Amino acid sequence: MTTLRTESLDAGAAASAGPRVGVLALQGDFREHAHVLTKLGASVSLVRRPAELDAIEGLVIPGGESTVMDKLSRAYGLAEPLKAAITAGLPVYGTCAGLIMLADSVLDAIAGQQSLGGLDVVVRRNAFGSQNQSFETDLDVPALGDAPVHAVFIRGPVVESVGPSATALATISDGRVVAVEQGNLLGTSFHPEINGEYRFHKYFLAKVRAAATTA
Ligand SMILES: NC(=O)CC[C@H](N)C(=O)O
Repeated sequence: MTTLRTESLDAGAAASAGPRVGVLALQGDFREHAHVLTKLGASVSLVRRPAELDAIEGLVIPGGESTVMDKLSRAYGLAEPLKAAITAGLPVYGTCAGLIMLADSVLDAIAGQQSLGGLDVVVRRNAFGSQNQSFETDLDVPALGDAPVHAVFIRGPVVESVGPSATALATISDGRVVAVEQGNLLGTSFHPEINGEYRFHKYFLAKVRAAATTA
């Protein structure tokens, strides 16, 4: 088993010279994302404070609980700087709760819940049922090549509608959208970070590299 050394990540002391990618570490499975990104050569740091956004070229918002991430991001003064960074073009990849945070509109939100926005989509929280209705399935994702993507759904959201600025990347067998992109933003209803499916992270790192070279 590989042990992730979050202490060194906290200190921003990643050894690699790859793209500098932050993982929002307020709540949720940020360690799993940090592990995947580190394996792919990114220079990973955990983000909990606004100033930590200055040092990164891309950000991952993990799975977890969007209601909690929303509350903590506002309590820590991160929500507004995050919105500004997204508007300024920071590449951001959100999985599950992270996709909810990136959606312009959220259905079945709790009272007062806010998202950061950026993705021109409407998502519905918990669209596939409760934790014990979690499931795995293979998805065609043409943007990632011919081999199917094995996708793990855990209380995930569905993308109920995709606005004109966003593009669907994958649908499940009943035709509902579960992966989207829009410029530098990427979102999936499922969790590639937990099952060794690295292609979404690679796809995201390509966005980060491209944005860094044009900045
Ligand atoms: N696995 C997940 O990230 C679940 C998301 C959760 N249902 C939410 O609303 O935030």
